[in-house]
Amino acid sequence: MASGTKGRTTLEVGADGVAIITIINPPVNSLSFDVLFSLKENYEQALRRDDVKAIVVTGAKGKFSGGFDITLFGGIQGGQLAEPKPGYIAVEILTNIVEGARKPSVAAIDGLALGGGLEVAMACHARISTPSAQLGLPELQLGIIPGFGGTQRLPRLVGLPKSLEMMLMSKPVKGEEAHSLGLVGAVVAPDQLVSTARQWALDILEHRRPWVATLYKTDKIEPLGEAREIFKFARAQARKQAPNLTHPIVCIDVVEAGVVSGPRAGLQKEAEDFQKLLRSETCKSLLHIFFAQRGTSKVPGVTDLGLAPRRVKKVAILGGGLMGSGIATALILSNYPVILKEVNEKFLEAGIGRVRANLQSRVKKGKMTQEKFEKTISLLTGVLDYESFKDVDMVIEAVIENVSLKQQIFADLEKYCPPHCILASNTSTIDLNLIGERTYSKDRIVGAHFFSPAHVMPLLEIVRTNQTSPQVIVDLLDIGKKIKKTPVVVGNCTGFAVNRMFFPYTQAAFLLVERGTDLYLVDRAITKFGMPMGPFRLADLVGFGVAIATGMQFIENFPEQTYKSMIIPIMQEDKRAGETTRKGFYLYDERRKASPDPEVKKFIEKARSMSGVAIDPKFAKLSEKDIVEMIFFPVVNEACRVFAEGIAVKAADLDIASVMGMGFPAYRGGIMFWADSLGSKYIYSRLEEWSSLYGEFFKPCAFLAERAAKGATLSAPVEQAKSKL
Ligand SMILES: C[C@H](O)CC(=O)SCCNC(=O)CCNC(=O)[C@H](O)C(C)(C)COP(=O)(O)OP(=O)(O)OC[C@H]1O[C@@H](n2cnc3c(N)ncnc32)[C@H](O)[C@@H]1OP(=O)(O)O
Repeated sequence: MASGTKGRTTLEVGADGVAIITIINPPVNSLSFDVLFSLKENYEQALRRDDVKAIVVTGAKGKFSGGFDITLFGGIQGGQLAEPKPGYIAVEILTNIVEGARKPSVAAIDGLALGGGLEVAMACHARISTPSAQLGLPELQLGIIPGFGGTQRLPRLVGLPKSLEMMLMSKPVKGEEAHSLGLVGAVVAPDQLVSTARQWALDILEHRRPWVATLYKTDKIEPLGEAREIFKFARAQARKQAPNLTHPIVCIDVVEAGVVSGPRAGLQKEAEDFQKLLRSETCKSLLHIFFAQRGTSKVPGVTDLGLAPRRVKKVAILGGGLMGSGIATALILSNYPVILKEVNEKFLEAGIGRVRANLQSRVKKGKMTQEKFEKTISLLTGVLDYESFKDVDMVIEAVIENVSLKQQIFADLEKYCPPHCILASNTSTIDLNLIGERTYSKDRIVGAHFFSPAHVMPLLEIVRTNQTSPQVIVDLLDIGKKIKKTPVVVGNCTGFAVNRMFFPYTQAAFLLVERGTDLYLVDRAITKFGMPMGPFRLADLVGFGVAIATGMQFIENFPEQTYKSMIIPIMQEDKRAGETTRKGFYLYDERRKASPDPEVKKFIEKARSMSGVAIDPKFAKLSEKDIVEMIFFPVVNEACRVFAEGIAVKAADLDIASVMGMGFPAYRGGIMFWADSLGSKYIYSRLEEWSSLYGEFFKPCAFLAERAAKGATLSAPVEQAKSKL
């Protein structure tokens, strides 16, 4: 059995009689079993030693602890790693030894105190933090609940509503807020942290400060009747926000058990439920997403070359439309000076207005001060020519999807920008080789595909051609991280990774309704599956103009994979363009609330007759499961093509692209992970059956056929699978 060997704690006793126990396990001082056992041993030693009067627990290098070592969960789930009996750490170590000690201990928190890290700190008799420290219990983002007593101690320190919010939203608080909540006793500068904690521990010993065993605190817990109302409300909210997830409800149940039956009973239930949740599919999927997200910035042949990102001091953006203004907002929010170029005064004014509005909305929501607003907007300069492009380090073109216009722009950019300048396009579908056809410096051309609204959506698709230099990719990865996006590096083709997966999603929906499935039923089934909205509601949101323009690109480039439906063009003829015209597949009131429109039926009938298909009674009676599979298996099929073509380097990158670019539910692990949970054979056989009944659109690709024949997973690396085959 693997031991989870990693990390340790150290013990150092000062002349003042305070023992400092330091957690050491880079990079985030996570709590491996070795760290936890070493913590126990050092505690026991400190309690035994006569020269130790009190204890301070802290973390090395400015980080208290990022929580239990997540890399060990896989081993526990797979049975390769032995784990202590339930409650051993929460009860025997943290409650009986740390909290129950005859010597007081204080946690000195800088940097991170997350998950198990905060749980260790809460077992101490007091906590001191720095202002920038982050304290939280984010376990629910991994599909589990806190397992080291956090469900019992956090409510007793900050009250039920706040503790439930912090756990259910996986939302940490910073030092000052932690102080006002009562989670920490004082906030001090980092250089005073340990000395203050030492003194605090001695003060507790000498009764100058209270000696608090948090588990038995009751003053912050609401009376039972009120508590029950809080739990009821929290359950209703959790069910509304994530109807497919059970672990938020389990978390509330466990907190309630402690309030109703006492904290020891609460600890017992926490331990049992933690074990169960750790083995759930939701936890496995969310863990996969955690690591996949961190893996996207590791690109073989690019990030392993030892290249350091160059400093980008100034960025120019071409086009101040929805995308350009969103990108400009994202950049100035991260302190990049930006030049926004438009073709005339009117458009320029409108573009700058959009950026201002994006920032103003933050001010309105209390997320930005007026002072910060002024400072941020001052980083934006509007221009009408290329004069000021001579010293920019990166240009992002964000004009309309018109090939010849983009070709002209890139040829111009080469003339006006310095030779080191990165030439990026925000195209969502057009092949970059086409865009750069009239340029010489093709190594500088790269795709920077943002998703709308660009200052909000978390994904950045970085598109490389065969000629894009690794340096340019490293630079863009760095910028992506600085503007808080998750970058995914993909190869060049029409639609790249995200839009190639989106295309069959919409197409399958058209096929279904033309054959008789109710369109609102399709949207309902897909939202129940966990997508933020169904394909028809999405088409309304994106707008029919964009849908037709991108659709044309696909039809031209992948004719054999296309289901040719006329629904959208027919509806557009009727002056429907989606949500902007308040009429699309839905009707929209002035508050943008969507309601079904019975008139849409007639457009579907017309499209049906143009496609030459008849209503099939089977389609009118499809179960929700069938709808989900008929919509998503073509997406899986396309993801397989994208993977097999090398457009995505790793299947996990497609998982992230689907979660962050399409809204695929993270708790299903992303498109490829989800597909593997169903099995390549099953998906292949269903697609094969539908393709014989309903046409080429469903035809499984060679990659899928091959993997299904061998019973291989879809996510296995292409080379590895090849060698297996
Ligand atoms: C029983 C208990 O209740 C159960 C638990 O404690 S479960 C764990 C609860 N803790 C968490 O959920 C925190 C998870 N981590 C994070 O949110 C973020 O990593 C962070 C805020 C700590 C740091 O973020 P950031 O500075 O952006 O760095 P990030 O790239 O995410 O992480 C740095 C490295 O630390 C690793 N890491 C982060 N947290 C870790 C953890 N808890 N265990 C093991 N490794 C961890 C990351 O995988 C990454 O490794 P890599 O360099 O090999 O890719």
